[in-house]
Amino acid sequence: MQQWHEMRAKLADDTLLMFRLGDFYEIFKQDAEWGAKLLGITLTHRHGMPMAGIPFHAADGYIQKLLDQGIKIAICDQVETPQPGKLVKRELTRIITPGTRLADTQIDAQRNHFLLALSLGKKALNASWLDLTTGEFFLASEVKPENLFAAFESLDPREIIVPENAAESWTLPHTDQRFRELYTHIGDGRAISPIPDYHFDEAAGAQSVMEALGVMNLEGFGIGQDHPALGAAGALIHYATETLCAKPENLRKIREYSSERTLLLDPATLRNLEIFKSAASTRHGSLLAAMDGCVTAPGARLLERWLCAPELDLTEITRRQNCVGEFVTAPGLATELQNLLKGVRDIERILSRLQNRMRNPRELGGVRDTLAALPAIATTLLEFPDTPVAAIAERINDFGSLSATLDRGLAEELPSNIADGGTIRDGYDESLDHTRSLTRDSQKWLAEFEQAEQARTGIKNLRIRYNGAFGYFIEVTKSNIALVPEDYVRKQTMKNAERYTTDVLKEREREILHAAEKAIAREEALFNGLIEAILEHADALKETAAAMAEIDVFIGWSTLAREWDYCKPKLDQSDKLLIDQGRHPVVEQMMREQRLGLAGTHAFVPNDCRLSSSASSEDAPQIALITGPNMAGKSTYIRQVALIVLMAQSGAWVPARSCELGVVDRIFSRVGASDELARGNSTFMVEMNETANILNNATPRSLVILDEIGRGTSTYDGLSIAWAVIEHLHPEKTGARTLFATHYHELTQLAKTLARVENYSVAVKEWNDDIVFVRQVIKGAADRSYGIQVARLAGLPTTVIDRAKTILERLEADDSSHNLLRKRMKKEKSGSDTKEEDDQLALF
Ligand SMILES: Nc1ncnc2c1ncn2[C@@H]1O[C@H](COP(=O)(O)OP(=O)(O)OP(=O)(O)O)[C@@H](O)[C@H]1O
Repeated sequence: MQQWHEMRAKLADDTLLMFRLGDFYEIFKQDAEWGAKLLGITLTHRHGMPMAGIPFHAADGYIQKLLDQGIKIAICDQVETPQPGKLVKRELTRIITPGTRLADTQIDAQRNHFLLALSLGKKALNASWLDLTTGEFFLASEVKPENLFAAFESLDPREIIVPENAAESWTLPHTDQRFRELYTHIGDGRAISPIPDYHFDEAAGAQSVMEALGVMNLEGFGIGQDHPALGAAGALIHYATETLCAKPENLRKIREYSSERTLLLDPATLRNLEIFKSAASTRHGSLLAAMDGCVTAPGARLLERWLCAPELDLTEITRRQNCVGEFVTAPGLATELQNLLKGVRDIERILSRLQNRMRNPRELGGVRDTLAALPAIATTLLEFPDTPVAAIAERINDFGSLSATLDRGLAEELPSNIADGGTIRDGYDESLDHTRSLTRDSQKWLAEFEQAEQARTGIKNLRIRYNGAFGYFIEVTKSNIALVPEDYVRKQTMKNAERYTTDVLKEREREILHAAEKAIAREEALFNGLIEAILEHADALKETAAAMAEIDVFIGWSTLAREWDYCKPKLDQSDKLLIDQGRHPVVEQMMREQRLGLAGTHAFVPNDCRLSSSASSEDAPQIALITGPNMAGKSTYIRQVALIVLMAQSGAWVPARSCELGVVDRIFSRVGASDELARGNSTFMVEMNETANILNNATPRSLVILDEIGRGTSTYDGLSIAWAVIEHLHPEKTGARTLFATHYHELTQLAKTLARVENYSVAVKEWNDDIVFVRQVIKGAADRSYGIQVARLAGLPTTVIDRAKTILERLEADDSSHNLLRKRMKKEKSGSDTKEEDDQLALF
């Protein structure tokens, strides 16, 4: 227990110590009481001390369960082969936290696992984030914290490191309200780990970052030694070192993130547009799922990274589009390549584990299989000469000699643990072959010895057995004890048997154990040699893996483009957004899924969109105001435009016949319901918060989509707010390209006074007293809401529908200013107007 006490004393109270004892991880004392409850396992007592055990081979599942509950776990392992009768050496080998887990069973293959560190400077928010499973490492400092929080939302960090003193104060009222809200939001449901403030020191941080990267300065990465976020980066290195119980070995570069270099998606927009998760919080139904045709985990992760930070750089966007184009025009080769990629393993993550001392022979098998697949991939890529695909092919390196070494060295079937033996192939190393033959001879000798002793003693069920504590012994059942010869020396008494040894057996035991130990030690040395050989090529392997991930994404996108008839959008620096026959990428796919099961459901109806910030392009207003009945398709339409822009700037092709797009700097949205209610904000408050954010931050290069602004309050308040919002979004010369869907038909009057506003509506056909949705966006305002007809379609009782109709008629006859506007619209249709109504209108 002394070993346990020493280790426990080094750990924080919130960390649970799992202590390896033979085939179990044992948990003792206060950890046992706590752990047994969290894991639902039996708590036992030995000499009054609480303890609970987890079988070593099933530990992964339990660790996962603890991590899911936000618990940190310290693993204490046996670091030498147990010898009968000798205390095994044990060491703390790692602390697993939600942000520092590495084992493939504990991480999501398709997603990054970022650990984020935050600190608040005098003028800016400083941040750094690191994915230990891949070695990606970033830092950033921003005066406007909201820009960074927008990025964090997409990064979806698994754990956040903050300075101890800040952890509490950032949630208290004296902290800037906006920052407090953003911090509380990003922390919600995530593990927050406070560490002493001095670990955030900038100068010390610069030093530890340089050490971790193995460089003399950071200039090569374009980062000054005095970058204010180096304190946060240093805190990450410190935390990673503590939890890995060693320096992270897989960090090679650090990059500066700037919100100005990517299309920013604020947290509300990420949620509203269902980019990574659907409204029901599932992957199915999200844009990510609709665009994911990847066959490898690194491809899926790259896709997610590209979608959370769409590009502003036209050269990069064009490169990606052209790569997709190459595969669109060569579908046969694309399928061939895709099949080859299926044989490739997650090299990036395997390398991270190997570099951080998680060495499993099967991972080496993964590298071997991947290297074996590379020549065929490289040869197929030669079919794309002088194209951007060929440039990717150049990043796939040749590992011929490493591949041959691994083939020669590794056995066909590999164990998951080097100590189990059988990792190294026979014939690779003479000395190992020799030791192994000794072990094999010994097994034969033991079988013969057993037979000889059975014959000598006349005990037919005499057995030679082995266990870790007592080594080899002869086991005789109690009923045969009288036949035991004198030279047998008793070793242990069991309930039904006695265990003995003899001088001959003892001598042989020494030889066998020595040979087995020697064989394992030799295998381990050879295994480490193979790992070193792999790690010598770590950078080239990473580059190759990154190139293959790109190919995977591009092939997936090309399949999508062919199957769904997407077009290659034209991007430039203009202020246009012209979409011909656009469709919603997710709804379109969902409709086909449903159609397969539900005969008669219609296909998705495409629609155009024409916008420009200056309204200089023909027929392209800055603000399109969209009216139309409930259920007509307004929300779907405005979302599809935003999604098409996002897809286009990620470099993908888009669901449209054609698309011309002047690059967008930010997409803002205020649509649909929100999940903020649980956080104590009312629907209207959330709506206004999001609207305020848009009005304060939208630039003439932004795209703004607004759905039913003002709906959450009384009609007049809502209408007035919506009216003023449009006026604000319509400044003197240019403004953000805006789609504004509304039920306030009164707003359509704005097109008369604001030059860059145009009315559109989603058409419906009337059929007797029913309506038929045609889902077509046409020019001009809608004149009615058809709310009552839609309510009937939804199954409201006839008595309610009839009563509603009567009330509506009475309201329409009522002479309120609200209805004056309505009347005015009607009159305008018939060409007349009155002064009295104009006076009323001026109120708005
Ligand atoms: N272009 C389209 N083609 C086919 N179906 C569509 C199209 N647009 C929308 N739909 C379908 O119509 C339904 C209603 O669309 P949506 O929610 O966009 O209407 P809305 O006008 O915003 O309604 P409300 O005003 O009541 O919120 C959606 O479930 C969608 O599946």
